[in-house]
Amino acid sequence: MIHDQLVCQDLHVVFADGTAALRGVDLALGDGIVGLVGANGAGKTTLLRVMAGMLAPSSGSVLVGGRSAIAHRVAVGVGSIPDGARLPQYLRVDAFLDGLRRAAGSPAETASEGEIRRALCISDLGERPLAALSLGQRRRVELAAALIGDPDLLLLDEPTNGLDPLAMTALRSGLLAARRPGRLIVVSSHHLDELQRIAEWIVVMHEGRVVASESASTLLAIGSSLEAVFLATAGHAHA
Ligand SMILES: Nc1ncnc2c1ncn2[C@@H]1O[C@H](COP(=O)(O)OP(=O)(O)OP(=O)(O)O)[C@@H](O)[C@H]1O
Repeated sequence: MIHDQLVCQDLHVVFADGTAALRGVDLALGDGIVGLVGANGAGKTTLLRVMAGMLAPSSGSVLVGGRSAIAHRVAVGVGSIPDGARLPQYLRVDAFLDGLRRAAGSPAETASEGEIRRALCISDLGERPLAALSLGQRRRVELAAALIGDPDLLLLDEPTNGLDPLAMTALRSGLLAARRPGRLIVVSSHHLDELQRIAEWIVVMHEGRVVASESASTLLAIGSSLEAVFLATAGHAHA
């Protein structure tokens, strides 16, 4: 991993009520799949929102491919779309994805989008209205949607929450199919076994700070599982 795709420098976020959600995050990530883990309230969602340019930090900076995150076109995927509330519920899946493609200036489905759609097992859903999708179906359609336009950065906030094992397997296949040189996929999750299967790099947060940022193989050489590493680094406060 070459550490220059996404760089966070001394990020602080203090909310209006005084909550310090990020307390000096320094992080440099390259391409590949990065797992973002940490206890409830550690700051994962806040960090993803800042990385996406959705939330301005109180201080510090985020550079994506050397440019400010605010200016960069980023795909904010899956869990970042709150309960699908902003999706046009009456649209059928194919019409929704076609519309996004047209908006991105590439009306035809690319070979890689087709491969990802097949990996996600959503090919049969094209005629269904978005409102009729189950949670697991919706998450997979949202991932396909987030990848339209071929973004170099994909940020996924707890995409596997609430998914059954079949939907989780399909989502995993989609993420693995989406991996390509030059693309960074950051996935926050409490499903540590699942992350262990796909992530080559792990970032552990604790109380608004990054307490570990290592290759999965390095971390797993220290602990027997990602859960053991998590408990040793981020979990001690709860022991
Ligand atoms: N809009 C807000 N106003 C005030 N405090 C906030 C706001 N959003 C988040 N926080 C606080 O910031 C801290 C970090 O929250 P965040 O949602 O980033 O954590 P998280 O690691 O994603 O947690 P979880 O695993 O539970 O989703 C928490 O203390 C949370 O209560």
